[in-house]
Amino acid sequence: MIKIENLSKHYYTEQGNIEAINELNLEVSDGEIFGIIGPSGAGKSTLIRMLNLLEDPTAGSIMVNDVNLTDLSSLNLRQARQKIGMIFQHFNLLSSRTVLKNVSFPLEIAGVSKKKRIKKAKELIDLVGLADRADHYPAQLSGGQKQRVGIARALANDPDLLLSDEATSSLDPESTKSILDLLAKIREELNLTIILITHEMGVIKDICDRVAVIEEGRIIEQGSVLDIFARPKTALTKKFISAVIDYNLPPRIVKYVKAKRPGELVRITFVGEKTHKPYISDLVKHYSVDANILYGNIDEIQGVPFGTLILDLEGDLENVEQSISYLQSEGLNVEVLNDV
Ligand SMILES: Nc1ncnc2c1ncn2[C@@H]1O[C@H](COP(=O)(O)OP(=O)(O)OP(=O)(O)O)[C@@H](O)[C@H]1O
Repeated sequence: MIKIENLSKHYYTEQGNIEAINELNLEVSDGEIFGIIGPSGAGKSTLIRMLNLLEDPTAGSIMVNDVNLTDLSSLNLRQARQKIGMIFQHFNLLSSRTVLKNVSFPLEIAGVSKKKRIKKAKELIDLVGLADRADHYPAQLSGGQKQRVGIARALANDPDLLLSDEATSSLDPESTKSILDLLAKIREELNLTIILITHEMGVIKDICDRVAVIEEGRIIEQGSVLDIFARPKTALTKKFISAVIDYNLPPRIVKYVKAKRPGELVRITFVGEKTHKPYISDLVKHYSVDANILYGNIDEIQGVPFGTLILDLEGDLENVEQSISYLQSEGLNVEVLNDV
């Protein structure tokens, strides 16, 4: 378990005091993949770098498995760090070393014998699917392959926690997907906890269990990925989600909506088993309301169906209002599109 309490980082510069992280609190459970998303300058890198004390906090504590990292002597901190792996946007591989030697490098530093470290490095190279590239140099690898090496290297000391600093930001979509699949696989196989920072909601959607949205050094919203997608509260979260799930109505629908009386057009967000219930036929049968589907999409988050529908509800205003209440009472997120 990782418990961050009242964590702050202030940079004192000639231009003034920059409050990069402000009294931030966060808990991450063992085996979780936890995403932290925020815009540029929100404090993501500062936060993740503090989690292994690459950056010293100005105040607050970081407990990893009941050990407060900020209290450790430098020797104990070095040992604690071995149990925290990290992968980077630009891979940070040693260009003069082969894949095998890059992966075995942390073991060399930890004083592991040559035989043992070669055995371990080979196992990890196998795990990340690069068995046929062990003798290649980084320059001979694609971006996705370099990140696989970065992941294997980060796992060399059998960490409990893996930190990922924008690990897929410089990869194409296909390599991004294969790296995210690999992270999900190693979480399962090694029961790792993964904390990742990203500015891409697609990454959060694809592999995270929970997410925190960070702005100006503070968490403005957090929860399970499904909840955050289904019920985003802040404008920033909605903006991130709209990059993945298109909430923006096509112009022809905006025009149509504007011409309608308010209250007759609704956006419904469905999650999970709710997608299987016949709500629309219920409206027609029990509320004498015609429901015309104008727009919609259905996706999947963590294997759970998730979707939005925009309905044009036609009928007496009273019936329309009752049908909206019915949908809400069924736990659906219903938004009346008065203002598009
Ligand atoms: N070493 C430093 N000295 C002074 N200010 C810094 C330093 N590092 C970061 N900052 C400032 O702290 C704030 C947070 O920066 P940080 O790099 O953590 O944000 P970020 O969310 O990771 O941004 P990006 O997505 O652009 O990398 C910014 O205002 C940044 O300018």
